[in-house]
Amino acid sequence: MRLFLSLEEAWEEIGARTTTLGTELVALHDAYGRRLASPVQSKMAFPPFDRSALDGYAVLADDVAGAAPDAPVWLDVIEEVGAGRVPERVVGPGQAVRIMTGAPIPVGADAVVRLEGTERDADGGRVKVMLAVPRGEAISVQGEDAPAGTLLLTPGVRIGAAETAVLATNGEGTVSVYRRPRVGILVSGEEVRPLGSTLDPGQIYDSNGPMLAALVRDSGCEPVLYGQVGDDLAGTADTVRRAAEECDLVLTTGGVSVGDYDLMREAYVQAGGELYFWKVKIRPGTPVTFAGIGGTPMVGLSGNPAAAFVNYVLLVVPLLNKLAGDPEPLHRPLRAVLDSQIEARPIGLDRFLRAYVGVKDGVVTVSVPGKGQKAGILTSLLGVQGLVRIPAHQEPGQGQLVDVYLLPEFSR
Ligand SMILES: Nc1nc2c(c(=O)[nH]1)N[C@H]1C(S)=C(S)[C@@H](COP(=O)(O)OP(=O)(O)OC[C@H]3O[C@@H](n4cnc5c(N)ncnc54)[C@H](O)[C@@H]3O)O[C@H]1N2
Ligand code: MOO
Repeated sequence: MRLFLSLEEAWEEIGARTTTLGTELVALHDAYGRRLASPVQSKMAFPPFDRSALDGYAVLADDVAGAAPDAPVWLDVIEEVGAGRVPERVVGPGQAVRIMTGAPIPVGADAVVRLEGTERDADGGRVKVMLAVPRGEAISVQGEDAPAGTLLLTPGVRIGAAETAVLATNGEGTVSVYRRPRVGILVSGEEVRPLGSTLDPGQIYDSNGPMLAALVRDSGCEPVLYGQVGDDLAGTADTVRRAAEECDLVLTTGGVSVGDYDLMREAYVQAGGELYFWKVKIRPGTPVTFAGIGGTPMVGLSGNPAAAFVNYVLLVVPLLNKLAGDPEPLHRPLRAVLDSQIEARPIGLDRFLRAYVGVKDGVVTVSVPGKGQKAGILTSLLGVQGLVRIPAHQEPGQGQLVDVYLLPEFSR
């Protein structure tokens, strides 16, 4: 087991020990938020045919070259084409086809005059054009969006609204995506009680379990709750083993420090696991532990709620990204101008402060809540968007550029 790694070393270890999950086929309407597993090429041109971008008349641009309100040009209307129909006639000199937005351009026509620049005569046989248009006017050319055979989407892309529209345009009713990681969550501590129980003196409600379930959802993954274990090593090991069998990743909280009852690492080993590292040079969340059982990674997060939150954002997010098929699983922190005075207290560990991200005079800024940053303080997490990194032995002043790690809710 490696001890006391830098955050970068921890990321490397996690990356090297984590393999991307398998794939499955899902209906496009169930694919939102999933990561694409295969490249997608356009099977046809987008759009598939030259089509009108306006309601109006398909004409020959040369015919209407001099058209104006005081110099109208009269054309014979030979056909009407609605969207979804195919024109049957060829447009020749002196002729026009009434056309709707989205309808195919008839052969012969090379421009569309918008309806507002025309007037139909009483019997509908002719149209008065009062607007000159250049060749190509209001025609969306076949393939102008993407020619057939274009690489539209690459594996690992997260399917959002734009990707869904592109996939649907390509006729993809089902798509191949990476499996959604199932994340087991187990909290420890004799003092921690599930919601609904009556608290005895010295006890508190479990907030880590519900918090992690929400973070897992923010990451687009499926939380699986294993409840709470006490100071019973065998019972904890049993639950850890079961969770590792049933899930793609196991998260535990608490029991990773040096206290007499801090048994999580031992429980991992008893469950058949291998410990990869313990402690990372970050605060809060220093005693975080990384291990694995039979290919299932496990992260032992600090018990302190805000420390567990920071452990999740910094270490679990890239791990989940890798599991879920992200080709670039590591954080890409935002650079922002520090808009707070940071208490100068170099501690030899990189500090991660809960922070509000905003925009001031067009510049991305980050500021730190006035409330405490201690690992046991929960309410200073409310309303924050990210974590500011204060590197060890540095005291960045107000106005300096700093790295901000966005919460999964804001970085999907
Ligand atoms: N002698 C030392 N003591 C501690 C050290 C150290 O280096 N030497 N490290 C401190 C640091 S840093 C942290 S972080 C904590 C980590 O402790 P554990 O991960 O073992 O967590 P616990 O002791 O079980 O709990 C810590 C704290 O959080 C509360 N807690 C735990 N689980 C929950 C939960 N599910 N919901 C809400 N609150 C929870 C628990 O009651 C404790 O107050 O260790 C320091 N100690
Ligand atoms: O490293 Mo401990 O995280 O929060 O106080």
